[in-house]
Amino acid sequence: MSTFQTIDDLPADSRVLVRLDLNSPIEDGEPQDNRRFERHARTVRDLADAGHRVVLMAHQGRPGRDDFTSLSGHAAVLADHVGREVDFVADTYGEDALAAIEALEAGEVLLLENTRMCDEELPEASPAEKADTEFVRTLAPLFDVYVNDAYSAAHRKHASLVGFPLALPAYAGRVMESEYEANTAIARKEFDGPVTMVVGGTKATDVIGVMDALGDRVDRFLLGGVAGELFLRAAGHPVGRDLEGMDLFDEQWDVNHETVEAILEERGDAIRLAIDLAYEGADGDRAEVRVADLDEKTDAYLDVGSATVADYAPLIRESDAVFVKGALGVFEDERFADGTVGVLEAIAETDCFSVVGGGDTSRAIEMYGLDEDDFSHVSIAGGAYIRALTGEPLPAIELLRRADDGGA
Ligand SMILES: Nc1ncnc2c1ncn2[C@@H]1O[C@H](COP(=O)(O)OP(=O)(O)O)[C@@H](O)[C@H]1O
Ligand SMILES: O=C(OP(=O)(O)O)[C@H](O)COP(=O)(O)O
Repeated sequence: MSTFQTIDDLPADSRVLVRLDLNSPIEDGEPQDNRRFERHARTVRDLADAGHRVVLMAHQGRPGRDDFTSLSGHAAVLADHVGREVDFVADTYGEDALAAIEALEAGEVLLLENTRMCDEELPEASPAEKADTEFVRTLAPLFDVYVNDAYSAAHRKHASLVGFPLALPAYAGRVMESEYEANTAIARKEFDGPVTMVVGGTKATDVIGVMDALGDRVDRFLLGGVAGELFLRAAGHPVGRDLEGMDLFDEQWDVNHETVEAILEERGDAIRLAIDLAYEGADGDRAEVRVADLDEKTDAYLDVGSATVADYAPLIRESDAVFVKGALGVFEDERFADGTVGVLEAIAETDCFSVVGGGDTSRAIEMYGLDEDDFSHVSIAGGAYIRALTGEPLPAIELLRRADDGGA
């Protein structure tokens, strides 16, 4: 028996409320196509083909961040992948949303506005508190069932993820099933040789706590991105802080510096830090500086340098397993892709077991002509997948499992 009830178990002609994760890179206000659309499209298509009325919820960015936008552009990208029209209503649970939901016919698909535009979505709270919000209490009665397909957001205790499964019978979508199975199997795997984790990206808070919880399961961590700079700061270098107008380092330093210092103290031998960093030189080209030569941070560091790539690549080649969470630099800009691509190429060249995770990071595979088949698993989840490696339960998934056991 499956761990979850799945969309194959739905009663016929259901009114289905589905949580997807369409959180995507935004360029010029538009969502950039990525694996999340392609993978979730299968769930949406299967539900619509079965004749259900399908209402989709998803989030984009966080209030205050540049990538916090409406989902109007997401509907068109998703429609291309589903091969069906996806209507959009610029409302979460107000009159316009309710009217659009009521008007839906069998087999039609409607995307609601960014769940994070609803004040009750974000503050993390218990499922019972989230189920008691206006948001959940208003929408739930319009549906027969709730489907969670957002594995990659399952580490968040937000209303759309943990509130609805208490209010409606809850099912797992196709992505939820496949990512759960893959990541649970990976978490149980034993490896004979060294296990390496490449840690980068911008969400340092997500990865640093997990690095601590992974303990001896990972033999060495190769760092870059924002987390890498925070570790360099803890090691006494003048980096890992915000320059004017930046909002990447100082807050995450305040939250994490004790953990970072403790990890360095207890597992310093397992931590490999950048020995050089890349930035935009005066002529607009990529320039590099050795970390040991830095007296102060005057530039934004946008990648690890070439000496760091040369240091990390052999360590990857001799690994039995490599897990990647987060890019080592701003790979979307070709000048700053060397770290991320260098690491991915080293993985692709070897036959180690490998997982590349993260909605943003996994895009580097197709952007730079790498072959997805050279990696054991490319996950559309970032924070959720590395948390799964610790064996720690993900709150939104626990609620689906409980539903399978006969309700919470
Ligand atoms: N030094 C850096 N400064 C700013 N952004 C960075 C840096 N290094 C990596 N990034 C960005 O991190 C993003 C991926 O990080 P994150 O959102 O944490 O991971 P994911 O979505 O893949 O789980 C990439 O889009 C990349 O541009
Ligand atoms: O993109 C996501 O996570 P990821 O960057 O860890 O892959 C999820 O949509 C969660 O988004 P959040 O980290 O803003 O809560």
